[in-house]
Amino acid sequence: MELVRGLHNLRPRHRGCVATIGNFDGVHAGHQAILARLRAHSERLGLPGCVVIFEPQPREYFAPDAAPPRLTRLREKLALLQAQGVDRVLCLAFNRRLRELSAEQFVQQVLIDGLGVKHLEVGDDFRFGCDRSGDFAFLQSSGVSHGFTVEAANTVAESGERISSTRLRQVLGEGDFALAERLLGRPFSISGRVLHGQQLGRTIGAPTANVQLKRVNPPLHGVYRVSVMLDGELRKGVANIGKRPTVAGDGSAHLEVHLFDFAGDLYGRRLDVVFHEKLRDEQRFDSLDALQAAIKADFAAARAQWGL
Ligand SMILES: Cc1cc2nc3c(=O)[nH]c(=O)nc-3n(C[C@H](O)[C@H](O)[C@H](O)COP(=O)(O)O)c2cc1C
Ligand SMILES: Nc1ncnc2c1ncn2[C@@H]1O[C@H](COP(=O)(O)OP(=O)(O)OP(=O)(O)O)[C@@H](O)[C@H]1O
Repeated sequence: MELVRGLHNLRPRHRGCVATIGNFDGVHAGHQAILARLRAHSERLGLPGCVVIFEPQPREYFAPDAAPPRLTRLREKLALLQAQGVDRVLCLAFNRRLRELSAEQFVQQVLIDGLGVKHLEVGDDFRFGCDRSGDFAFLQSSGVSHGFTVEAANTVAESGERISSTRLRQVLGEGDFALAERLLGRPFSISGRVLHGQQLGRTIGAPTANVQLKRVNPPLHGVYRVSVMLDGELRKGVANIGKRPTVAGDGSAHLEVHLFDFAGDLYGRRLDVVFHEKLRDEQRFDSLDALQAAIKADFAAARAQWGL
């Protein structure tokens, strides 16, 4: 899969493709249905399938502090899109210039001049352009004049409710990991590289791997029962996602994972942490002793659930 960052990096050889546009945060089952349609049209026309995404996502640009948490950081999203058979991703910086493009300008500059789109696949509720003025009807009439076809994919629902990134954030917030798995078509996980921590964990009997979140607001907070595949073996453990109020952290959220019965070195490795169950909220304890006792109880609860 090829990643093109910004319109200015598109070359003449990139012209001629089938495309879809959106945030694709989480690459959930609704997105996967759109991507399956994209693949079908790509094969039919013998053209590469291209996904246009934005970084930051529009709501993160408009309201950085009020934006919803991310289900997938860019790297995770790209890996999932690749696994869905996407040939190319055009990642556009969402900035003032982009937000001010009218729907017509967006079609002309991105879809026609940039990508030479022959077929566009969108969800039935898709809107774009300055003030979200572009919609499916607008795209269809643009298609007629510019020579591309447009298809609105049917809504994918679960239990009668549309699958969306917003719904997934709610479901994860409620700790319903079984439902999250149905909406995602895979278990929910967060992946990242293991960084060096403050080495305090081992002194309180809880050595942890610190998974880098790159200051992105995660959709989960608290203590969870988790698992990680390591060198072909399923390792079971617990994780804390939070700001570690007891030890006065750096103000940003951390993901720390303790794997049971494991003593290997994980520094620098990339872990994909799968979440199974919420055990409790993160708390501010009055002492390290109290924190240590709580973590010990978390370990016992998780071990019991895992049957260890
Ligand atoms: C299972 C588990 C539960 C945790 N719960 C809390 C908590 O409720 N409150 C808190 O401030 N920190 C909590 N922590 C984070 C610890 O403060 C942190 O792991 C410890 O400070 C070690 O940090 P270090 O690995 O950077 O040295 C928890 C960690 C684990 C592994
Ligand atoms: N359940 C679904 N069924 C069909 N199409 C969908 C579904 N969810 C999203 N899409 C389509 O996939 C594309 C990308 O969607 P996008 O990530 O922007 O929205 P979303 O998943 O609904 O998230 P949000 O909850 O933030 O609105 C859009 O064309 C959208 O209409």
